[in-house]
Amino acid sequence: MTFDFDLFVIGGGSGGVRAARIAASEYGARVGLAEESRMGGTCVIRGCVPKKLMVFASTAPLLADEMRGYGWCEAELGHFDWKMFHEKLGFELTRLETAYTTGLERAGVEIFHQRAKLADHHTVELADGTLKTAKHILIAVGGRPALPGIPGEELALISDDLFLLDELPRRALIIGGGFIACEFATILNGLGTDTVQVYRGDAVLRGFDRQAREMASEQLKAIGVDLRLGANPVRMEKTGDRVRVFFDDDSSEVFDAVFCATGRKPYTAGLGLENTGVRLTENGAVEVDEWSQTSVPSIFAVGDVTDRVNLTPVAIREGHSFADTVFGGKPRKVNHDLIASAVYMRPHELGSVGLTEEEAKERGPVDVYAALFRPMRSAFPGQSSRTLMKLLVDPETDKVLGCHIFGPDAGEMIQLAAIPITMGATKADFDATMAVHPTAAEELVTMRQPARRHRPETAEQSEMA
Ligand SMILES: Cc1cc2nc3c(=O)[nH]c(=O)nc-3n(C[C@H](O)[C@H](O)[C@H](O)COP(=O)(O)OP(=O)(O)OC[C@H]3O[C@@H](n4cnc5c(N)ncnc54)[C@H](O)[C@@H]3O)c2cc1C
Ligand SMILES: NC(=O)c1ccc[n+]([C@@H]2O[C@H](COP(=O)([O-])OP(=O)(O)OC[C@H]3O[C@@H](n4cnc5c(N)ncnc54)[C@H](O)[C@@H]3O)[C@@H](O)[C@H]2O)c1
Repeated sequence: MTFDFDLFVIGGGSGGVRAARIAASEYGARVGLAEESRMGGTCVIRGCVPKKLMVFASTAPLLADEMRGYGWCEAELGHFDWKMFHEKLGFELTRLETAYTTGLERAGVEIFHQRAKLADHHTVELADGTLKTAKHILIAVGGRPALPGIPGEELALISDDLFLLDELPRRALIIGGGFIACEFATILNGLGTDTVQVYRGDAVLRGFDRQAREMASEQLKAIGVDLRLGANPVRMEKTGDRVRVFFDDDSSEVFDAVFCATGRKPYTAGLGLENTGVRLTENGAVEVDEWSQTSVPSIFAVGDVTDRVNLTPVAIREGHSFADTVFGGKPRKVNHDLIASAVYMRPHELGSVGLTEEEAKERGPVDVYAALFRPMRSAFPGQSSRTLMKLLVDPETDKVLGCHIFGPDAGEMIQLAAIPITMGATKADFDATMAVHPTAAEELVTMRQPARRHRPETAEQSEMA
């Protein structure tokens, strides 16, 4: 049987673009790709990139405060011009979108700027009714924000909307305690919005190391976010051009904008999966094996739609490995263990790789090396923010099982710490590394004694001096 393409990719985001480009440019495959919105997907257009630029912009009040402590006694913030920033952001995203499109075109990928769905195991139907056949189909459609399921939630905004605002809200509510909620609370607060964040748990960033979660919760409060833990919105209603939110303690408050950052779900609705027999998991993700192959052999899936680890570098690696395996004759699986990540809060970020202290305790004996200190940079101007560096070490093998950093530029630091940890480094390897002085990161190679030892078999924990 002859096909129009060797590969048809649905979705021009992180995973889809990488797979299409590698299959076409490195392995000479005939590739088609459909994108219903802007090329580049969530990360480039409404995720990592605009978010990080906004985090940079939102740092100004903290910097001014810090610099006053360094002798710039009159350092004051002027006016933040959202319109100027927003226009510039628009140009930058268009530049990136163009670069993604050009990269694909240069690789020989045929792009269809429209929605696509599956018609059968080898056929894709485009929104204009055209049918395209392909030997292999890659589903790379990503995810969409999930709403909390409360009455009136249609009045709320989602993360995509932050990047489209004509003006910044004077008073905003953010619902959630995950990556997006904490980053958005930091951004809005830093840009001058009176920001309330409600989270149902007792510390933000569930799933991260408990000590770091507590520091993150404290930091949000310290920078001025009105963080309310154990709080749940139950209903919303419109009041003029604002939104009244009712909470489970019978209180209610009015906001100019309410953002739901209550998770994301795989975007499989209307994708025609029923025409193929591609199986879904219980959470509605496309079920794949270790090769990203679905229950239908000609159909593969990568990225957020498979709900494995929903991060850009993971989607890219999955897309690349798929292309190497299927078109390059180089079978490559993706290792989903030990994936580092960072939450871009201010002034301190949270960087994390490997097991948390709680997970390590659960797994077996663990020595906890932890340094909690006021870094030189913030101690001098008299700021109270503290940095945490934590290494979790298996006392039997000396292997470093996890690393957690809460501090300035923790995202940059954890990227580097992730290299030796991925290679299987021991605590002795860290200790053998000469420190770079004076840095905050030098603590990672100078922690001599464990702060705690957990020995689960005896349920004993010893606190060291
Ligand atoms: C606010 C926010 C901030 C984030 N920040 C970070 C971060 O700092 N670091 C990080 O690693 N990750 C971050 N992420 C996560 C990251 O963006 C995703 O993990 C990543 O984009 C997933 O890539 P993907 O290829 O699976 O999907 P996507 O990038 O979502 O791409 C899917 C594409 O498919 C298109 N599409 C969907 N259905 C169809 C269809 N039927 N036909 C045609 N096209 C279709 C969509 O329009 C989209 O362009 C963030 C996410 C959000 C929402
Ligand atoms: N810096 C980064 O790498 C980065 C940044 C943003 C997003 N992301 C990726 O995108 C994913 C999605 O981000 P996210 O913040 O939306 O998801 P998340 O899973 O990190 O957080 C969702 C939050 O919403 C809360 N929640 C869920 N349902 C709720 C309900 N009904 N009512 C009240 N609260 C509810 C959860 O308790 C949690 O705090 C992340 O898991 C991550 O993989 C990564």
